[in-house]
Amino acid sequence: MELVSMERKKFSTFITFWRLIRIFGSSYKLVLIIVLTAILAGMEIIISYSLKKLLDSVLHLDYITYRGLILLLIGITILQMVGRFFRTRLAGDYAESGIARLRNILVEYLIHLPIGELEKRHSGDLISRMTNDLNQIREFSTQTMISIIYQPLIALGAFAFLLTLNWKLTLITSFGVPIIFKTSSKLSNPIARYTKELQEKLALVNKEAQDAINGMEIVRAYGLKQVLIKKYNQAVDLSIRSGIKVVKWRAILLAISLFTNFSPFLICFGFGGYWVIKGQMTAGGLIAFITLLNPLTFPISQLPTLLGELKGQMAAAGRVFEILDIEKEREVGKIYTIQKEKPVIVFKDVKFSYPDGKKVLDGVSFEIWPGEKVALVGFSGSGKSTIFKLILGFYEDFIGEIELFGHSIKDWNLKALRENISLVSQETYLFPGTIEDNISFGNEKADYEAIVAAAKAANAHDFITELKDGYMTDVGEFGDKLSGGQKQRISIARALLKRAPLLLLDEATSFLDSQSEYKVREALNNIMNAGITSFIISHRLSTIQKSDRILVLHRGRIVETGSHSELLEKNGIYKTLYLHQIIRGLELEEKEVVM
Ligand SMILES: Nc1ncnc2c1ncn2[C@@H]1O[C@H](COP(=O)(O)OP(=O)(O)OP(=O)(O)O)[C@@H](O)[C@H]1O
Repeated sequence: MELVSMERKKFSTFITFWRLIRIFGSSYKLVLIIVLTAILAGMEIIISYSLKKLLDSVLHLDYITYRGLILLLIGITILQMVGRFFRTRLAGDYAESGIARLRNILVEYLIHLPIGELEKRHSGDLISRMTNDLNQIREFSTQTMISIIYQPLIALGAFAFLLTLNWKLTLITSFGVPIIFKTSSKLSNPIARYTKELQEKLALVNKEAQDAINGMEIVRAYGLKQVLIKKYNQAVDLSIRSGIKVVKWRAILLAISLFTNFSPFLICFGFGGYWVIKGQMTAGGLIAFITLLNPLTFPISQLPTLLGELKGQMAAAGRVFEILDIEKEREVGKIYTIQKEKPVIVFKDVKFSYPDGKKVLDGVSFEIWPGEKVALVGFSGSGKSTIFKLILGFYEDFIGEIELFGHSIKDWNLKALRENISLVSQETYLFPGTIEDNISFGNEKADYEAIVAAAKAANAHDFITELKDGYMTDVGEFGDKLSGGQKQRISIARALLKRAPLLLLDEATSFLDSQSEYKVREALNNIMNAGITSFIISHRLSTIQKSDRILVLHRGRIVETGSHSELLEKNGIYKTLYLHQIIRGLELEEKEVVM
């Protein structure tokens, strides 16, 4: 196993390269780019050869050959210009469409990742992989990829041609190439390592910036600007340090490049000059050889830098593939029709721990029947939201049995299951877009009348129509342009529009002003009275009293069940919750509310 992973590591640059090429697809474009590059490399060789011949013709005062060669060089230069134009366009096209394809795959992948996997990562890190790391891939596909095709082709062409001129001198001059290749390859490994480190540090910078922006209000209110700036600067410092390491190794490879550019000439002069002195070679032959040496030495001199860039870019691409290597959320499963006579939710001795090992549920059992309104209460952190996450199939590695609408959740197709569930979560998330868009996410087929009806039932219609653009009002990022109560009512409208047979409602813990509180409460009453099964994480006595049953979650188990008065009489956990204000007895009389 270890051996396999070592082998994988050894070939990681090649494997990542291959995976990229497969994602980029359009193999005909790639073939065209390679063919064009080969033709351009061939032209480069012809130009070098013609220059040598041109020199000969000048020395021999051969005007006809001279004129012919000048015309040939002009023709080839024009062809080269045209060829380069098409190759650059084609390569750009190939790179941009490849990057777009990769970005689409990534977004599609992120949407299908299990929630547990997303919760493990900071969104700043994910965004960094989709921006900074993708930029490295863009550099690879627009520049490095062309060079790694072009340079070796020129070198090979020049090598073959030089062999025909003087095979001995060619072999001696090229003797160092494998050593240069091996050394450069070894020296470029740290670049891969430090580029990966740099990309990770840039992700950290992204994360700190994102945290600062998201928490801007708290930052200002608590005077945390300096703390955040310090954290941000620390992240920037770390990224600079990694960046300097990358630059240092690049500089080393650049220095080697200069040496590798010069050394073949030195070798050539050393041996060739000696042979000329000994009369084993003509001076003209040596000059011709040296003229044609450049197309061989230049690609060799580029090798160290090129390998460094390639490995660095592949390391960044590797970070993108780390996301694509995570197993997607299960897509298989049966699509059942809902049977009214079966319980909607059944938990049988469910035990669950989060991936970090935190044990939350320790044998939870309960049943909820169609049409019931059940409240779930418990201390903060007792696992109420975790139960919702399990019902929605966000985590599947629990022990025990969870049945929804009469079937084990593990048999359900998760997408089909979720179509039968409406969720109003504690933190109301609104997408950037209009109010109408945000409500219609509940049911994209719903027409305008249905959207308005849902908004009316959610007590949102009046405030929406008072806005300048009504239903077309842009809610801003995270719905920032609306108040907490307004956002909640829009999310309730969204849930009502969905008309799913099961409603999961996580009642917000935050206090709203009395008017908003009243309006939200009324909206909740409407939703609870809509005849659907509702399971509500509740903190308000008003909601609890309207429920048919209360489940009390404590230390990972349902410890009490009954109505408000029954549970108070029991003098148990529920009463403690009530006395600790976890259940807020705050009752608003309608007359108190200024309408
Ligand atoms: N993704 C997670 N990874 C690890 N632990 C988690 C995760 N989500 C929640 N927890 C932990 O699991 C426990 C139960 O959390 P949960 O959110 O279910 O509680 P809750 O009863 O809904 O709390 P509250 O009433 O405050 O919303 C808590 O101790 C919490 O720290």
